[in-house]
Formats: sequence, structure tokens, C-alpha cells
Amino acid sequence: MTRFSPLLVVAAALVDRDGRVLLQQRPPGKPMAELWEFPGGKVEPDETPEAALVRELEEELGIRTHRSCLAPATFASETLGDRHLLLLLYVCRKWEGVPQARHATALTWVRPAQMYALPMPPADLPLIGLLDAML
Ligand SMILES: Nc1nc2c([nH]c(=O)n2[C@H]2C[C@H](O)[C@@H](COP(=O)(O)OP(=O)(O)OP(=O)(O)O)O2)c(=O)[nH]1
Repeated sequence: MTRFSPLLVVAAALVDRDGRVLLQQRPPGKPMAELWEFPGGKVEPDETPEAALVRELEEELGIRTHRSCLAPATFASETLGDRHLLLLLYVCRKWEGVPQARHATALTWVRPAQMYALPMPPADLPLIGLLDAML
């Protein structure tokens, strides 16, 4: 029997005071290059999801937050090539620092309804309506 070994990814909807959410553009050369995604990344084998997200937000954007500021919001489940992606999405409204595109090509702040007009990974599409209803 084949063991189910999903790709566990954590991501954040960083929400500003106006209810806008930060998206970043994946750089050239990476899978799904140029699509707009929530900042985050893979959970390492020895990490909790929340520790992974705090680490990714520091690495990718140079911002600092704490796991107590990460509210579990929803998830995505999508086959990606030969892996199955489980993406845990957290809402974060409190962090220190100004987000900078350290890994991404660009950053943008958008309202959830504006996300429909942006190319995003297929796993993210079902998350847009949920964020729209939630924020
Ligand atoms: N961060 C993020 N990843 C997403 C989203 N939607 C989606 O399908 N993914 C996928 C793309 C990748 O297959 C995977 C995240 O892996 P990644 O390669 O970006 O993560 P990483 O930062 O750990 O990168 P690396 O060390 O492998 O370079 O999840 C999203 O909204 N945010």
C-alpha cells in the first residue's frame, strides 16, 4: 500500500487596517512562476505549522510575528503534480516591520474580491470567497 504523504504548506493572509490582504508574486524559475500567492512555504519535518509560518514570514518579508497572532482560517487540498498539497491558511493582523519582497518579484495589497482578477495557484482559488466572507 502507498503511504499518503502530503506536501504540508502554511501561508498567511496578512490583513491591514483597511481590510486589504498582502499577496506576493512567485519569482521566475520556480514552479507556478509569476502567480500571486499568500506568503508562506513548506513546513520542515521538525517544525510546527505555526513555527514554520513565523519563520517564512521573517525570511520572505522581513516581518516578525508570534504564533499567538496567527488565527487558523481555512485550508486548501489540491493535487499538485505527483504530490498532494495541504495548505493551511492563517489570518494575521499583527506583526512588526514593513513587508519587503525578499524572495518575491513583487508585493501587492488587495481586497479579497480583487483576487479574482489576479492569476493565483489553483489551490488558492477556493480560498478567495472564504476570505471575502470572513474579512
Ligand atoms: N506560499 C504559498 N505556496 C503556495 C500557495 N498556493 C500554492 O499552491 N502553493 C504551493 C506552491 C509550492 O508548491 C508550495 C510552497 O512551496 P515553496 O517552494 O513556495 O515554499 P518554500 O518557501 O518552502 O520554497 P523552497 O524552500 O522550496 O524554495 O505550495 C500559496 O498561496 N502560498
